[in-house]
Amino acid sequence: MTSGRSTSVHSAPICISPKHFADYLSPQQDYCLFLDIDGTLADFTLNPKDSFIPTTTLTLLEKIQSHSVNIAIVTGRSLAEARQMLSPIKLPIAATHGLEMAFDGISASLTQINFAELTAIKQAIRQSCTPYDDLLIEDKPYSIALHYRQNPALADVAYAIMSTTSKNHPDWLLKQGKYVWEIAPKAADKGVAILILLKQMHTNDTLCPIFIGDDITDEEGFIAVQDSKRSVEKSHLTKGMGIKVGNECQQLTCAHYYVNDIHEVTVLLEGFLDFCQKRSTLLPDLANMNVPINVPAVDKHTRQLI
Ligand SMILES: O=P(O)(O)OC[C@H]1O[C@H](O[C@H]2O[C@H](CO)[C@@H](O)[C@H](O)[C@H]2O)[C@H](O)[C@@H](O)[C@@H]1O
Repeated sequence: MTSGRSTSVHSAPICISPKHFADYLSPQQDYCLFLDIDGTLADFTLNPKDSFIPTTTLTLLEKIQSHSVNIAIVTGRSLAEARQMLSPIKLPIAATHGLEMAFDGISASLTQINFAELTAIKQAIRQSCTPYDDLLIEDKPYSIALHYRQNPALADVAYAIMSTTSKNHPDWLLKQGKYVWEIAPKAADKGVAILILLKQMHTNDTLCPIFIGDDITDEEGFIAVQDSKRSVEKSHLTKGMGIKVGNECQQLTCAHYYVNDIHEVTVLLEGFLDFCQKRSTLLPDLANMNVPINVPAVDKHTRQLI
């Protein structure tokens, strides 16, 4: 794990049939969604500047929001890029892996950034990349990423450049992503960002967080939502659901669930909207029934739904 935090890897996650996502949910339970962007809401492109979130997906998120479901974005993108990709809809965002936070009209940073050091890191990387036209530098306000998707044969070169540079800067961390290495301040942690956002949206102690993401940096988020013992200023959370996109390395994720690809994320979100719509019509009846709150129970050993 890139954060250095110890993360217990569970046995294989359970495959969610996205069309039947409602089967994993309970009408008596309040949910909130945390969503990653690249590889989750937006398909991959060679150049990060060409990526976009389909309008249909943005519309879907708006419809889910209209059912009073809190949605927040937790992304490695910079805040400016995340906002641009989400436009015209406005959502709370934890950008640059949680370093840049924006919610309720407030913008905040998880940590003090040493910009002089960041400039030195950027200069060193630019210099080392001069011989390699196929390496793409993504210059972000709080970090720097080096992409090798255009030429995967340069994976080792990219790693060598980034690891050598990061070793000279102990307060900065080397983060691995899909065809990318990034150097960011150590405080960058999607799990911490999710817990902060959750605290902002918390209306009661039983809100069940669902986090969907596809990359190594999303593991911190899966741990944050799934660990009911983690607390934000003594407010204990209902155990949530971590959903990994992609099943290429099932054994290497902490997420309890997975869907196969971005298309299945859309189907799952459609299923979630359907669940919200049905629940809206059911709620008056449920309120009178005093039904116990239910979250999907999973056998610790077999990882099957109980
Ligand atoms: O946390 P995320 O929202 O998943 O962002 C992670 C990184 O996503 C972007 O890079 C990835 O997508 C690019 C565009 O499809 C692709 O070219 C690259 O190979 C992927 O790693 C973004 O450029 C990074 O800044 C994010 O950290």
